[in-house]
Amino acid sequence: MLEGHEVIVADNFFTGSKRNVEHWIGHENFELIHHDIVNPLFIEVDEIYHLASPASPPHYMYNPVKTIKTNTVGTINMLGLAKRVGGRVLIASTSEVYGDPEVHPQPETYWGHVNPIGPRACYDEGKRVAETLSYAYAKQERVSVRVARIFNTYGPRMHMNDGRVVSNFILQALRNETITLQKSTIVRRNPRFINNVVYGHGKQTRSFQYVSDLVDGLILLMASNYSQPVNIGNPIEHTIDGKSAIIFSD
Ligand SMILES: O=c1ccn([C@@H]2O[C@H](COP(=O)(O)OP(=O)(O)O[C@H]3OC[C@@H](O)[C@H](O)[C@H]3O)[C@@H](O)[C@H]2O)c(=O)[nH]1
Repeated sequence: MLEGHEVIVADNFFTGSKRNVEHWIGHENFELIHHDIVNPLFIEVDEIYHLASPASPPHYMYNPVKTIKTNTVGTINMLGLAKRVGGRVLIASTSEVYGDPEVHPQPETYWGHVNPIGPRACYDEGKRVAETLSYAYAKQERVSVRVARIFNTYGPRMHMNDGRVVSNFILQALRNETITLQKSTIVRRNPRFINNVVYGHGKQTRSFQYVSDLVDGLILLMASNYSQPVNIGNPIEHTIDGKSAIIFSD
C-alpha cells in the first residue's frame, strides 16, 4: 500500500482478527472484506496472494475437513479468479509438503514423506493438492502461478493461542515458568502445561524465520519470472530443546 498498490484483504477471521489490520482501516488504498474463499469471490485484481488456511497445527487440526476445503475448493476459487482476471496468483504452500522428511535440509526437488492419513494430513495433503492444482491451472489454463513453501514463521501479532512453538515458549517465559521436557506426569497433573513443554525428546529440528523476511520473500517471488516451488525459510535449523543448531549454506 505504501508503494501505491490498492490492497483488498479477504478474511473469514477464523484465525485472523480485525485488530491485526485496524491501523490500515481508513487508508485510501486499503479495503477489508469479510469473505470465506471456500465461496467464489468476484473482484478485479492483478495479483492474488492466496494465504488463506489456518497454519498452526492445533488450528488446522481443529476442523480438518474445513482445512481441506480451504486448501482445495478455496485454491480452485483463487486460481479461477486469476484465470478470469488474467492475473498472477501466489500460493502459500508449506514445508509440511515434505512431511516427516528423510532428507535434511529439503531441496525443492524432494518429493516428501507424508502420511496421507496421519493427524497432520488435512494440512500436508491439502497444501500438496493446492500445488498440484496450481500447476494444472498453469498448464491447462495458462494461469501464471508462484508457489512459496513457507517454513515455521513467527513475529508480531501472532495469536496468543497460536500453538506454535515460538509463541508457546514466549508465553511460558512471560509467566516465569520453566520450559520443561514433556513428562506424562506433568501433563496429567496440570493440563495448562500441555502447550508449554518441549514435545517428545526435543531433538526434532526446525528453522524459524521472522515474518517481515517472509513478506519480503513473497513479494520478490511474486515479481520474479520463476514459476517452480521455492522454499522460504531460514538456513539455520535448531533442535527444539535449544541444544544444537545446524547451518546449511543455501
Ligand atoms: O509447545 C510446543 C510446541 C511445539 N513443539 C515442537 O516444536 C516443533 C515445531 O512445532 P510448531 O507447532 O511450531 O509447528 P511446525 O514446525 O510443526 O509446523 C509449522 O511450520 C511450518 C508451517 O508451514 C506450518 O504451517 C506450521 O504448522 C515441533 O517439533 C513440535 O513438536 C514443542 O516442543 N512445544
